[in-house]
Amino acid sequence: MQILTKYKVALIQNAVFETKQKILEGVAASIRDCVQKECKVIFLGEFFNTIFETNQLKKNAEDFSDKNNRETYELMKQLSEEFQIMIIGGLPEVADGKLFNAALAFNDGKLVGQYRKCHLFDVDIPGGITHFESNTFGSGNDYCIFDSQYGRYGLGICYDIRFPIYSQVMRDQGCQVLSFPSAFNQTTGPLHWELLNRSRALDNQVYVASAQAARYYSDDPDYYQTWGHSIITDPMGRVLATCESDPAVLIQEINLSLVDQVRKNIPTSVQKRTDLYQVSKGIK
Ligand SMILES: NC(=O)CCC(=O)C(=O)O
Repeated sequence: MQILTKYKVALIQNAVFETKQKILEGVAASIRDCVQKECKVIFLGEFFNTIFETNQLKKNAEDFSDKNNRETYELMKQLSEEFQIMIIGGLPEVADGKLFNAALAFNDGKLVGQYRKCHLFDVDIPGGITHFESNTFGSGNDYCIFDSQYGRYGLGICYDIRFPIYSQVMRDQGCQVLSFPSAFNQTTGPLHWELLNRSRALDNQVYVASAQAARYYSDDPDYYQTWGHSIITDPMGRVLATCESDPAVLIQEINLSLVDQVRKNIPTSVQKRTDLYQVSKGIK
Protein backbone atom coordinates (compact mmCIF):
# COMPACT_ATOMS: atom_id res chain seq x y z
CA MET A 1 0.00 0.00 0.00
CA GLN A 2 1.30 3.43 -0.96
CA ILE A 3 1.54 5.58 2.18
CA LEU A 4 0.73 9.27 2.02
CA THR A 5 3.28 10.96 4.26
CA LYS A 6 1.73 14.40 4.56
CA TYR A 7 -1.99 15.05 4.78
CA LYS A 8 -4.54 17.20 6.50
CA VAL A 9 -6.76 15.92 9.28
CA ALA A 10 -9.73 17.45 11.09
CA LEU A 11 -10.97 16.99 14.64
CA ILE A 12 -14.65 17.84 14.81
CA GLN A 13 -15.96 18.88 18.22
CA ASN A 14 -19.60 18.73 17.23
CA ALA A 15 -22.64 20.14 19.02
CA VAL A 16 -25.06 17.60 20.48
CA PHE A 17 -28.85 17.93 20.61
CA GLU A 18 -31.89 16.00 21.83
CA THR A 19 -32.33 14.25 18.48
CA LYS A 20 -29.75 12.08 16.79
CA GLN A 21 -30.87 13.31 13.39
CA LYS A 22 -30.02 16.92 14.25
CA ILE A 23 -26.62 15.88 15.60
CA LEU A 24 -25.82 13.89 12.48
CA GLU A 25 -26.91 16.72 10.18
CA GLY A 26 -24.42 19.01 11.92
CA VAL A 27 -21.64 16.41 11.76
CA ALA A 28 -22.27 15.77 8.05
CA ALA A 29 -22.15 19.51 7.30
CA SER A 30 -18.83 19.85 9.19
CA ILE A 31 -17.36 16.85 7.37
CA ARG A 32 -18.33 18.35 3.99
CA ASP A 33 -16.67 21.57 5.03
CA CYS A 34 -13.48 19.76 6.04
CA VAL A 35 -13.43 17.92 2.73
CA GLN A 36 -13.57 21.29 0.95
CA LYS A 37 -10.49 22.18 2.98
CA GLU A 38 -8.80 19.00 1.74
CA CYS A 39 -8.85 17.00 4.96
CA LYS A 40 -8.29 13.27 4.43
CA VAL A 41 -8.91 11.95 7.94
CA ILE A 42 -11.73 13.06 10.23
CA PHE A 43 -11.72 12.43 13.98
CA LEU A 44 -14.93 12.56 16.02
CA GLY A 45 -15.47 12.18 19.76
CA GLU A 46 -16.66 9.41 22.06
CA PHE A 47 -20.49 9.18 21.87
CA PHE A 48 -20.50 11.93 19.27
CA ASN A 49 -24.02 10.98 18.13
CA THR A 50 -25.73 11.61 21.48
CA ILE A 51 -26.00 13.77 24.56
CA PHE A 52 -24.04 12.04 27.35
CA GLU A 53 -26.89 10.91 29.62
CA THR A 54 -27.86 7.31 30.28
CA ASN A 55 -31.33 7.36 28.66
CA GLN A 56 -30.03 9.22 25.63
CA LEU A 57 -27.07 6.84 25.33
CA LYS A 58 -29.45 3.90 25.31
CA LYS A 59 -31.81 5.57 22.84
CA ASN A 60 -29.00 6.43 20.42
CA ALA A 61 -27.15 3.12 20.62
CA GLU A 62 -26.90 1.24 17.32
CA ASP A 63 -26.83 -2.41 16.39
CA PHE A 64 -24.13 -2.59 13.73
CA SER A 65 -25.50 -5.87 12.43
CA ASP A 66 -28.93 -4.34 11.74
CA LYS A 67 -29.14 -2.10 8.66
CA ASN A 68 -32.33 -0.55 10.04
CA ASN A 69 -30.73 0.47 13.32
CA ARG A 70 -27.37 1.93 12.42
CA GLU A 71 -27.94 5.45 11.15
CA THR A 72 -24.60 6.79 12.41
CA TYR A 73 -22.70 3.78 11.07
CA GLU A 74 -24.32 4.29 7.64
CA LEU A 75 -23.57 8.01 7.60
CA MET A 76 -19.89 7.45 8.43
CA LYS A 77 -19.66 4.76 5.77
CA GLN A 78 -21.45 6.82 3.14
CA LEU A 79 -19.45 10.03 3.65
CA SER A 80 -16.21 8.10 3.80
CA GLU A 81 -17.05 6.47 0.46
CA GLU A 82 -18.41 9.60 -1.21
CA PHE A 83 -15.35 11.71 -0.35
CA GLN A 84 -12.73 8.92 -0.27
CA ILE A 85 -11.66 9.84 3.25
CA MET A 86 -11.18 8.08 6.58
CA ILE A 87 -13.64 8.81 9.42
CA ILE A 88 -13.07 7.68 13.00
CA GLY A 89 -15.59 8.23 15.79
CA GLY A 90 -17.25 6.77 18.87
CA LEU A 91 -20.87 5.86 19.55
CA PRO A 92 -22.92 3.60 21.83
CA GLU A 93 -23.43 0.11 20.45
CA VAL A 94 -26.08 -2.44 21.34
CA ALA A 95 -25.36 -6.10 20.63
CA ASP A 96 -27.21 -9.13 21.99
CA GLY A 97 -29.07 -6.88 24.41
CA LYS A 98 -25.85 -5.46 25.90
CA LEU A 99 -24.46 -1.95 25.54
CA PHE A 100 -20.87 -1.20 24.56
CA ASN A 101 -18.89 1.99 24.26
CA ALA A 102 -17.70 1.57 20.68
CA ALA A 103 -15.67 3.32 18.01
CA LEU A 104 -15.66 2.76 14.26
CA ALA A 105 -13.22 3.63 11.50
CA PHE A 106 -14.28 3.78 7.86
CA ASN A 107 -11.78 4.28 5.06
CA ASP A 108 -13.00 4.90 1.49
CA GLY A 109 -16.34 3.41 2.50
CA LYS A 110 -14.89 0.27 4.10
CA LEU A 111 -15.07 -0.59 7.76
CA VAL A 112 -11.39 -0.88 8.74
CA GLY A 113 -11.63 -0.62 12.51
CA GLN A 114 -14.21 -1.61 15.08
CA TYR A 115 -13.45 -1.22 18.75
CA ARG A 116 -15.11 -1.62 22.14
CA LYS A 117 -13.66 0.38 25.02
CA CYS A 118 -11.53 -1.91 27.17
CA HIS A 119 -10.98 0.20 30.30
CA LEU A 120 -14.31 1.41 31.62
CA PHE A 121 -14.49 4.73 33.46
CA ASP A 122 -15.41 3.76 37.02
CA VAL A 123 -14.27 6.48 39.43
CA ASP A 124 -15.35 8.16 42.61
CA ILE A 125 -13.76 11.53 43.34
CA PRO A 126 -15.50 13.09 46.37
CA GLY A 127 -16.57 16.65 45.56
CA GLY A 128 -15.72 15.99 41.92
CA ILE A 129 -17.17 13.24 39.80
CA THR A 130 -18.68 9.84 40.54
CA HIS A 131 -19.22 7.78 37.45
CA PHE A 132 -19.60 4.04 36.99
CA GLU A 133 -19.58 3.29 33.32
CA SER A 134 -19.63 -0.45 33.98
CA ASN A 135 -23.16 -0.08 35.43
CA THR A 136 -24.33 0.55 31.87
CA PHE A 137 -21.70 -0.81 29.49
CA GLY A 138 -19.86 -4.05 28.95
CA SER A 139 -16.16 -3.86 28.18
CA GLY A 140 -14.26 -4.83 25.06
CA ASN A 141 -11.38 -7.27 25.16
CA ASP A 142 -9.22 -6.47 22.18
CA TYR A 143 -7.02 -3.88 20.54
CA CYS A 144 -7.95 -2.11 17.34
CA ILE A 145 -5.04 -1.52 14.98
CA PHE A 146 -5.43 -0.98 11.25
CA ASP A 147 -3.46 0.02 8.17
CA SER A 148 -4.44 2.66 5.67
CA GLN A 149 -2.83 4.90 3.07
CA TYR A 150 -2.50 7.33 6.03
CA GLY A 151 -0.27 5.00 8.02
CA ARG A 152 -0.86 2.51 10.80
CA TYR A 153 -3.49 3.63 13.29
CA GLY A 154 -4.38 2.44 16.79
CA LEU A 155 -7.67 3.18 18.51
CA GLY A 156 -8.65 3.56 22.15
CA ILE A 157 -11.50 5.40 23.82
CA CYS A 158 -11.10 8.13 26.43
CA TYR A 159 -10.19 6.47 29.77
CA ASP A 160 -7.99 4.01 27.80
CA ILE A 161 -5.52 6.89 27.41
CA ARG A 162 -4.72 6.65 31.16
CA PHE A 163 -3.15 3.21 30.71
CA PRO A 164 0.31 3.85 29.22
CA ILE A 165 0.98 0.18 28.52
CA TYR A 166 -2.07 0.02 26.32
CA SER A 167 -0.71 2.73 24.04
CA GLN A 168 2.77 1.27 24.22
CA VAL A 169 1.54 -2.05 22.88
CA MET A 170 -0.04 -0.27 19.91
CA ARG A 171 3.18 1.63 19.28
CA ASP A 172 5.16 -1.64 19.56
CA GLN A 173 2.83 -2.98 16.87
CA GLY A 174 3.99 -0.17 14.60
CA CYS A 175 1.28 2.47 15.05
CA GLN A 176 2.22 5.95 13.92
CA VAL A 177 -1.03 7.63 14.91
CA LEU A 178 -3.19 6.90 17.95
CA SER A 179 -6.70 8.19 18.25
CA PHE A 180 -8.76 8.38 21.43
CA PRO A 181 -12.33 9.55 20.77
CA SER A 182 -13.10 10.96 24.22
CA ALA A 183 -15.47 12.64 26.64
CA PHE A 184 -13.42 13.80 29.62
CA ASN A 185 -15.20 15.61 32.41
CA GLN A 186 -15.02 18.99 34.13
CA THR A 187 -13.17 17.63 37.20
CA THR A 188 -10.23 15.81 35.66
CA GLY A 189 -10.25 17.52 32.27
CA PRO A 190 -8.47 20.74 33.29
CA LEU A 191 -5.53 18.97 34.95
CA HIS A 192 -5.18 15.69 33.09
CA TRP A 193 -6.54 15.87 29.55
CA GLU A 194 -3.78 17.77 27.78
CA LEU A 195 -1.11 16.16 29.95
CA LEU A 196 -2.29 12.64 29.06
CA ASN A 197 -2.43 13.40 25.34
CA ARG A 198 1.03 14.93 25.35
CA SER A 199 2.42 12.09 27.46
CA ARG A 200 1.10 9.33 25.21
CA ALA A 201 2.38 11.22 22.14
CA LEU A 202 5.81 11.77 23.67
CA ASP A 203 6.38 8.40 25.27
CA ASN A 204 5.33 6.55 22.12
CA GLN A 205 6.63 9.05 19.57
CA VAL A 206 3.34 9.08 17.72
CA TYR A 207 0.70 11.59 16.71
CA VAL A 208 -2.24 11.50 19.11
CA ALA A 209 -5.57 12.83 17.81
CA SER A 210 -8.35 12.96 20.39
CA ALA A 211 -11.66 14.59 19.54
CA GLN A 212 -14.53 15.15 21.97
CA ALA A 213 -18.09 16.26 21.31
CA ALA A 214 -18.88 19.76 22.59
CA ARG A 215 -20.19 20.32 26.12
CA TYR A 216 -23.96 20.13 26.49
CA TYR A 217 -24.90 22.51 29.31
CA SER A 218 -27.54 21.26 31.72
CA ASP A 219 -28.35 21.70 35.43
CA ASP A 220 -29.53 18.10 35.57
CA PRO A 221 -26.80 16.12 37.42
CA ASP A 222 -27.56 13.08 35.25
CA TYR A 223 -26.19 14.96 32.26
CA TYR A 224 -22.43 14.36 32.18
CA GLN A 225 -20.62 17.61 31.42
CA THR A 226 -17.93 16.92 28.85
CA TRP A 227 -14.66 18.82 28.89
CA GLY A 228 -14.31 19.28 25.14
CA HIS A 229 -10.84 20.66 24.35
CA SER A 230 -10.27 18.31 21.41
CA ILE A 231 -6.55 18.11 20.83
CA ILE A 232 -3.91 16.92 18.41
CA THR A 233 -0.33 16.39 19.56
CA ASP A 234 2.79 15.55 17.57
CA PRO A 235 5.49 12.90 18.29
CA MET A 236 7.61 15.47 20.16
CA GLY A 237 4.71 16.11 22.53
CA ARG A 238 3.83 19.49 21.00
CA VAL A 239 0.18 20.50 21.02
CA LEU A 240 -0.58 21.35 17.40
CA ALA A 241 -4.15 22.49 17.95
CA THR A 242 -6.77 22.54 20.69
CA CYS A 243 -9.91 24.49 21.64
CA GLU A 244 -12.36 25.18 24.48
CA SER A 245 -15.55 23.26 25.37
CA ASP A 246 -17.89 24.68 22.72
CA PRO A 247 -18.30 23.42 19.14
CA ALA A 248 -15.12 23.75 17.09
CA VAL A 249 -13.23 22.22 14.20
CA LEU A 250 -9.45 21.80 14.30
CA ILE A 251 -7.60 21.33 11.02
CA GLN A 252 -3.98 20.28 11.08
CA GLU A 253 -1.34 18.68 8.89
CA ILE A 254 0.19 15.34 9.87
CA ASN A 255 3.65 14.50 8.57
CA LEU A 256 4.55 10.86 9.16
CA SER A 257 8.22 11.50 8.42
CA LEU A 258 8.32 13.38 11.74
CA VAL A 259 7.46 10.10 13.46
CA ASP A 260 10.48 8.43 11.83
CA GLN A 261 12.70 11.40 12.53
CA VAL A 262 11.83 11.63 16.24
CA ARG A 263 12.29 7.86 16.64
CA LYS A 264 15.68 8.11 14.94
CA ASN A 265 16.84 11.15 16.91
CA ILE A 266 15.69 9.85 20.29
CA PRO A 267 15.74 6.06 19.84
CA THR A 268 14.06 5.09 23.12
CA SER A 269 12.30 2.09 21.63
CA VAL A 270 15.57 0.33 20.81
CA GLN A 271 17.25 1.50 24.02
CA LYS A 272 14.68 -0.18 26.25
CA ARG A 273 16.31 -2.28 28.98
CA THR A 274 13.98 -5.22 28.60
CA ASP A 275 16.50 -7.24 30.60
CA LEU A 276 15.49 -5.10 33.61
CA TYR A 277 11.74 -5.01 33.17
CA GLN A 278 8.91 -6.46 31.19
CA VAL A 279 6.52 -3.58 30.81
CA SER A 280 4.59 -4.83 27.87
CA LYS A 281 3.87 -8.39 26.94
CA GLY A 282 2.45 -7.26 23.63
CA ILE A 283 -0.86 -8.49 22.37
CA LYS A 284 -1.82 -11.75 24.04
N1 LIG B 1 -15.46 8.84 29.22
C1 LIG B 1 -14.37 8.63 29.90
O1 LIG B 1 -13.75 7.59 29.81
C2 LIG B 1 -13.95 9.74 30.79
C3 LIG B 1 -12.53 9.63 31.28
C4 LIG B 1 -12.16 10.75 32.17
O2 LIG B 1 -12.84 11.75 32.24
C5 LIG B 1 -10.94 10.60 32.96
O3 LIG B 1 -10.70 11.46 33.82
O4 LIG B 1 -10.19 9.64 32.77
